[in-house]
Amino acid sequence: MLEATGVTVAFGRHRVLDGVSLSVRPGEVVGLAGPSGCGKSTLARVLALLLRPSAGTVGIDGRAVTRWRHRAPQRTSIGLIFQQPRLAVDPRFTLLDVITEPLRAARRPLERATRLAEELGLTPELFVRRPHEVSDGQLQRACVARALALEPRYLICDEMTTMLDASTQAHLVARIEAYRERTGAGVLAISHDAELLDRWSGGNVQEWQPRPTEIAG
Ligand SMILES: Nc1ncnc2c1ncn2[C@@H]1O[C@H](COP(=O)(O)OP(=O)(O)OP(=O)(O)O)[C@@H](O)[C@H]1O
Repeated sequence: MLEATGVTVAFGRHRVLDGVSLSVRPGEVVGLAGPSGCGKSTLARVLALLLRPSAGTVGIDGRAVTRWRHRAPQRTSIGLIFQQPRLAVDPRFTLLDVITEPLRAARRPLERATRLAEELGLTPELFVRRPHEVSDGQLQRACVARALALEPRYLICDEMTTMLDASTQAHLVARIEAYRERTGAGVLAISHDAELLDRWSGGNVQEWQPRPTEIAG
């Protein structure tokens, strides 16, 4: 299980998350909805071990996380797909470089990347293009392939399809569902699209309310 318990995050005097708990079991899809600014992406970053909370704990399959960011040995257990792929990739990389990045970092064979790219609907002529030479949908397909490259136990999809057309959205969700069914991975799907979340998670949706808290003093 991927589990946040009592997580608190503050930026300066603005407490964005205040003792939040959320869990995702293996094989489960959990939807997370809520208005802009209520802290969904902040929780996504905590659960992906990119941001250390000021209080609370994160556990992955029963092991408490004690190290964060690049020092976290458990970080390859979590795949994170961001809302804006252009902010999530190195602009100098080709699409194939984007997909192979985690494999290279983990010193794993790179062959898998080509198959993943094809499964995500990328044709070979796109492999050598750079982000400014492809559409948002094509770039997001590469980012989904990158997130799946190390076969994470949990996937966090943070507004993954917000800026994409309906058919690209349906294709990406179907690929992630196929991955979940094959591997038993757990999925946290964050979106403003209540209908999408409801369909994807079978009604397993948490609806957050904004709770902005200024820290006194
Ligand atoms: N690094 C940061 N420094 C300062 N404030 C931040 C930082 N990251 C996020 N915030 C603030 O934290 C709050 C929550 O942001 P977050 O991105 O988690 O919200 P969200 O619910 O994902 O919103 P959206 O649905 O618009 O993506 C916002 O007020 C945001 O401005």
